[in-house]
Amino acid sequence: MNLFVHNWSDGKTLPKSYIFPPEKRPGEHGLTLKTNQSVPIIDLSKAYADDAGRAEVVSQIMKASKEIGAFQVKNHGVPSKLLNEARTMIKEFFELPAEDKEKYISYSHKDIFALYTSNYNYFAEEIHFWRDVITQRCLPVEECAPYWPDKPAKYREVIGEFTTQANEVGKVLLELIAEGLGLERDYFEKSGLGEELDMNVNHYPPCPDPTLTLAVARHRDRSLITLVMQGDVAGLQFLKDGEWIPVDPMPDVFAVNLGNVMQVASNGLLKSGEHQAVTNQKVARESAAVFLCPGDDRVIEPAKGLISEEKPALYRPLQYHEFLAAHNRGRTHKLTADETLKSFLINQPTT
Ligand SMILES: O=C(O)CCC(=O)C(=O)O
Ligand SMILES: [Fe+2]
Repeated sequence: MNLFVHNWSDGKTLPKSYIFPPEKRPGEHGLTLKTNQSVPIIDLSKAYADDAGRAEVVSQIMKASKEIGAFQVKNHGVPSKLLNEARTMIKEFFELPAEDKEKYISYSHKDIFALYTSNYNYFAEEIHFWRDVITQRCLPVEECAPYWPDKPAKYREVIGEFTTQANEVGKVLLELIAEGLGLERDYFEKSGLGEELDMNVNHYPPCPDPTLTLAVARHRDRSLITLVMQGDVAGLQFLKDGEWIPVDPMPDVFAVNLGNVMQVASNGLLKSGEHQAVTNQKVARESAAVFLCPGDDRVIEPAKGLISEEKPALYRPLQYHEFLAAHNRGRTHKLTADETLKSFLINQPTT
C-alpha cells in the first residue's frame, strides 16, 4: 500500500488520522508565535583565529547549551555547494514515484537504510506525522553506502561526503564543549559517545492545514549531539522557558542540538534541547538530522570529572542499547520528553 504522504497527498485533503487533538497542535505556540528570542548563531571560524576567539566561541556554545540545548553554527567549513547537492539528492529521492521507493520500506530501526512514513510505530499510532522519512546508518561509508538508494545516481557519493563532513564539524563542536565543561579536549572522542553516525532525512510535503498537524512531535534526540541541515523553509522550533523559538532557515548554517546522551554525560550541566517541527502550506521542506551517537555497548554516565561530593552523579550508568530501549519505550508509552529523561535518573526504577 502506498503510504508515503508525498505520493498520496493532493495538497488539499487532510485525513482525520493526521489531525492532532487541540492540546497537541502547534497552535499559538507554534506557527503564529511572535517571539523576539532566537537560537544564537555562532561563527565557528573564530575558534581557529586565536585563543581569544576560541574562548569566545566556547563561552557562546556553553551559554546556549545551558539555556536551550541548541545553537546554530556558520562558517563551519562544509562547502555550500556540497550542502546544496545533498539537499538536491534528498529532494530527488523523495520525489521518485512510489514504485521506485517501495523496495526501501522498513519500519525497523535495526536496518542500515529504512524508509517509512510518520514514525517507526506508524501501524500502532493513532495520529500520524506529516512526513516521509529515512533513517540511515552512515559509518563506515563504504559498508553502509551499498544499502543506500541507487537512485538518484549520485545519492551515495554526495550523501557519503556530506555525512563525513558533517561528522567532522560535530567532532570539532564536541572538543569545544569538552573544553567548556573543563574536561580533556578529546574526552568525547576517547569515550566513544559520538562514534556512531546515524541520520534522519525528513521530507515534509506541503500540508493543507499546518495548524492541525505536526511534522515531528516535540522530542529530545537520543544522540550525544545532532547537526541539522535545512534549506530555506522554516519548520524547526526549540523550546526555551516554555516558549517555542523558531529557527530561521539559513541554508549554509547547521542548527545544532544536544541530545539526551550529552545531558547525562554532562551530569545535567548541559540541556538536551527539546524541539518539534511544524508543517507549512506552500512548499515542501526537507531536513537532514545527523546524529553522533555512542556505540551499542558504550556506557552512558556522567563524566567522572564532573562528579564531586557537592555534585553527585544525577544519572545512573546504562549501556547505550539499554538507554535506547528506555528512549523508545518513552516514545511508544507516550511519555513526555521530560519523563523519558527522568527515567535515566539515579533513583528511578528501570521500567
Ligand atoms: O525537520 C527538522 O528540522 C527536525 C527533525 C528532527 O528533529 C529529527 O529528525 O530528529
Ligand atoms: Fe530531533
